[in-house]
Amino acid sequence: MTPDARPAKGPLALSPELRQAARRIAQTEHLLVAMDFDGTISPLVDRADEARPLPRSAAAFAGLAALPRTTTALISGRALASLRAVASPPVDTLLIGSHGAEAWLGPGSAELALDEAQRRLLAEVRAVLEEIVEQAPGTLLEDKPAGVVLHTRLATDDVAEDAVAAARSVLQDRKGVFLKNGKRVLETSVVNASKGEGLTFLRQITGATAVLFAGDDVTDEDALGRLESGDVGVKVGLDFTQAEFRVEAPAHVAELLEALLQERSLVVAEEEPGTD
Ligand SMILES: O=P(O)(O)OC[C@H]1O[C@H](O[C@H]2O[C@H](CO)[C@@H](O)[C@H](O)[C@H]2O)[C@H](O)[C@@H](O)[C@@H]1O
Repeated sequence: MTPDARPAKGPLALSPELRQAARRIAQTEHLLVAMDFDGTISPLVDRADEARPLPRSAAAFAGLAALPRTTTALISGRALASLRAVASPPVDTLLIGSHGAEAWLGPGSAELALDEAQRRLLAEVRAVLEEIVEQAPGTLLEDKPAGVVLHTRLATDDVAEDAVAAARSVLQDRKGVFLKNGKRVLETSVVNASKGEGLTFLRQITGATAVLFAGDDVTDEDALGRLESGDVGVKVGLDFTQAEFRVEAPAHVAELLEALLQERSLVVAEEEPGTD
């Protein structure tokens, strides 16, 4: 078990302020519950394909997805295929993948298509990273439709730092290549996108009247920065954030989703007598 996967220490209770915010947002006309995946719904683990949602989070998220006037979404850095494989999202959950470069909004959604120049550039980026990984024990690559991730979680700190520095020095000024820092990863992409754009897009297409977003990583700040008055933003972990609320670990996210499910169920049951 990695340190990030350990159960949170101390009581799991949400702060009274966050509980109150969940109660308030549950009253909104159309609620969008948008969640980051790794480090938020799922604890961080050493191997990306072994990440899974906490069962309590998955159950509460599925409960929310089944409610009227409530849309669930995942906004992830993962490729859509990888996100589906590890998250097994409820069937109607909207998906933003590759940090906003990919979107699944239902059957028939357009797939991300790169042009010839982007495909060539992506191959070049991969070749650069392959060479680095060969020299850096414990590092590995993850492919996405528009990018490649350099993972360093299984490398020593020195090796990880050198590998990321080497990749940055070659790629950071390369036109058309976009880099993002993540937790023990350097993300590369040939498409410029962000979770902020993803969140704004989801708000528009769902007509949501309020949004709850939670995320743990620096890339989630793009989404947190797009929240508006009446929305609820939650940072998972102790790093710097612009979010109004903070919880310590994914186990607290489960508790938040359960609280929201309870409140929202009461609201929709009152207004729509047929709903449990
Ligand atoms: O936006 P997210 O859903 O949080 O995805 C961000 C990246 O998550 C994955 O990497 C992170 O989680 C791995 C599994 O827990 C961990 O091993 C790695 O160190 C983390 O950075 C995923 O592999 C990336 O593609 C995502 O962009």
